[in-house]
Amino acid sequence: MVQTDPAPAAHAAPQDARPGTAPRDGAGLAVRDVVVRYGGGGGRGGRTDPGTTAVAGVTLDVAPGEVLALLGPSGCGKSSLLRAVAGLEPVAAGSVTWDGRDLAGVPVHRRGFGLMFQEGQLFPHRDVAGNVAYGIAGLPRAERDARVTELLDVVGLAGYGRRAVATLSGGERQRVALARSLAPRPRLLLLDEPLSALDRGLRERLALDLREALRATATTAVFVTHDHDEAFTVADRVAVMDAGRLLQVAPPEDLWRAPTSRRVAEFLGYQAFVPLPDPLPAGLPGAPAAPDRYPDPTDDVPPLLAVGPRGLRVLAPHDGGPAAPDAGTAGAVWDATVVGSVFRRGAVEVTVDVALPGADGPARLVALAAPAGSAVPVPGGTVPAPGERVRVGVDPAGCAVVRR
Ligand SMILES: Nc1ncnc2c1ncn2[C@@H]1O[C@H](COP(=O)(O)OP(=O)(O)OP(=O)(O)O)[C@@H](O)[C@H]1O
Repeated sequence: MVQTDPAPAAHAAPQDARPGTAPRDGAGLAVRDVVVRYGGGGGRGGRTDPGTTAVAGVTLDVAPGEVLALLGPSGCGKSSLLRAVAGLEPVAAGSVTWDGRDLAGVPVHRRGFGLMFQEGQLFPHRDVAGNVAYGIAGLPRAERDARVTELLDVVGLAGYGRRAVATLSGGERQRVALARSLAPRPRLLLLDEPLSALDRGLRERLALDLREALRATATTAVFVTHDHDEAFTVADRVAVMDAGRLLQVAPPEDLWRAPTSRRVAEFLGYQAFVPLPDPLPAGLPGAPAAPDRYPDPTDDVPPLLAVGPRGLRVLAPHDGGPAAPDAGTAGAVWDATVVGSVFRRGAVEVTVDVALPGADGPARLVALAAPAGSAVPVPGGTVPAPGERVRVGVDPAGCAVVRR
């Protein structure tokens, strides 16, 4: 792999109030109020079939050099939006522009965009170099060869040029497909779940490599995925979609720290939601970080504490004693019963049943058996046993405050 360029400035750009748009000068991709529909029209008996609205009015900008991930559950409209940008799907309403020029009526092959899909669909009769060179056949030979060599290096396949594609692993094939789509220097690369056919470990490695390759070539890209880890690894900004709409667009850290709704937080893997009293208890996230969101005078219901996958700690000593006097939501210390524990990713994760305030029954959550900031995995030197009563406390660093 080659050195990566520094992250583009768009990474740190402050957010515009309108989801999806960032401050910019009109360069790059602008999607405005785009609607994509399938089917529809006249039905039997004079009834009108409304069809399916896959994208229900999306507004989004991608600045030159920026990598944007479209993240959302299956069927939320990610691919439809990507296909509309590519020109593969007609836009029922709204507009797609590049550098201010409306692309309505511009066919796929004249948009200057590259496409890469889940299955790279390499040409089996060409070797690796022949596949990479496919889109740059018009270049003089020396230039073409140099570009192929450069790109094989970028995707970590230096020296693979003469290999037959049938001899490649799944991950190597996707690397070749990436090199092929980068070769013509597309002004925008559209990637639809390019890693989802690969197994988990390979996906994680390739996501990092994909990020490096896009940075190294300063490629502007829109990357569709349903995996938040992948989106966070690859993208400068992540656009969360649900039911055809954009819920939130933000750099990964901001999205994680301050999801704007419960739906976004759920989709990012936050494990529990607890009603918070007004005012917000000191020490919990949200109050100083997002004073505009909490308390919101227009909300007539209190916000929720979203407990992240590592937002709970087993408190030491876990002696089974009663919870602290400030137990409950405000103190964010709760009684729990241990279900089991496992050592994962450098920490002991204890599964606990917790009686959360305001909940009907116990919630099964994961708490780390280590005090915040400690490298020692187990408080008190032992892992609490199944059935043991413990107290768990909220680690503000692993939680967020969200609207219902
Ligand atoms: N060609 C089509 N004809 C009719 N409906 C379609 C068509 N393509 C997609 N849809 C519908 O549009 C909605 C959005 O689909 P889309 O493929 O864009 O979602 P997605 O978020 O990319 O999903 P996935 O992650 O499963 O690929 C879904 O309800 C889907 O069934």
